[in-house]
Amino acid sequence: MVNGDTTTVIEARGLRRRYGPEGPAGFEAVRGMDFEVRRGELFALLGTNGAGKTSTVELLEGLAPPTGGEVRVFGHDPYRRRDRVRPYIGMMLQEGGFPADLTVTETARMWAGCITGPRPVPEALELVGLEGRADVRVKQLSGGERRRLDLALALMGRPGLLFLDEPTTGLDPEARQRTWQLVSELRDEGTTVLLTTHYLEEAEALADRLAIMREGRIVVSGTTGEVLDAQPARIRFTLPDGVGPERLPLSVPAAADGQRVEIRTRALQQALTEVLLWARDAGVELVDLDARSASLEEVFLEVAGQ
Ligand SMILES: Nc1ncnc2c1ncn2[C@@H]1O[C@H](COP(=O)(O)OP(=O)(O)OP(=O)(O)O)[C@@H](O)[C@H]1O
Repeated sequence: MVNGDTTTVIEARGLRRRYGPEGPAGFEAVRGMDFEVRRGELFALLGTNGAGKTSTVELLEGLAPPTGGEVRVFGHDPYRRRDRVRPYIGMMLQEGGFPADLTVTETARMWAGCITGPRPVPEALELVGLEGRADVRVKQLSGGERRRLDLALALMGRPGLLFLDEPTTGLDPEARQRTWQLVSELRDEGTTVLLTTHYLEEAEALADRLAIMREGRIVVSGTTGEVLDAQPARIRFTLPDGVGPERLPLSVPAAADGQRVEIRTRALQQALTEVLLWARDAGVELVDLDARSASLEEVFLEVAGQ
């Protein structure tokens, strides 16, 4: 473990979490996770339902002890040394669970009362666009507004490390964009963020680094660029009638379904150049030409559901 290393905010080594007893009566949701999150970066944890994201995040937040391995947050065990870690983290859980009869302002004030040096309540509500709903009871908020209140409370203590567990679930597209903007700004100001999400475009838009989990383990990780580069790019087009796929240059291995051709390549620029030069020299017009790098969604489908 790197202790006192100020550039590493979260460090997990061989992290495990079992629910219930050893053996078939229990279930190991986290099965040896190794990763670190550096100061000021946004790290996204992705995975299908039940992959173990929330189980992992709860260990990082100090809500439960690991059954194996170690985790350090700001150099401390977040479960045993909660006192050293809690003041510096903000948590947005999947279910906030606040008293439904209090108003938004009352809830925020109650929360602020538990924090040293909190943001002023109006400032926290304005950050998430809830200033117009300050006197509304929590039970009258929409699902998306409740998520935004959860976020306002997580930000109340100006945390150096922010845990966002599916922060935009239930938000309409405008509120989602606004949340992305806010999260980007917080990161730009130096806040370290650990995000779990089901929205791959959210991870693509926000994450500096990401990890995809499957059955309690990390199966792919790296910067968004590294993860995308590991997957082949794709070129697609349709050949005109009378021009068979066998006439394509042999240097680009292509799969054809009738006149429709698909080329998968790790050297997109080179393959595309060859195809275009061939088409020009042969006087062939490629219909519906489409060339693109792999998307995070393709990588996810490839590795998460195996
Ligand atoms: N308290 C518990 N007791 C037993 N099993 C549990 C408990 N909590 C979670 N699990 C199991 O652990 C596995 C991982 O759950 P977890 O909630 O961490 O997944 P997740 O990746 O966050 O999923 P989602 O995307 O649906 O939120 C699931 O199979 C779940 O059923």
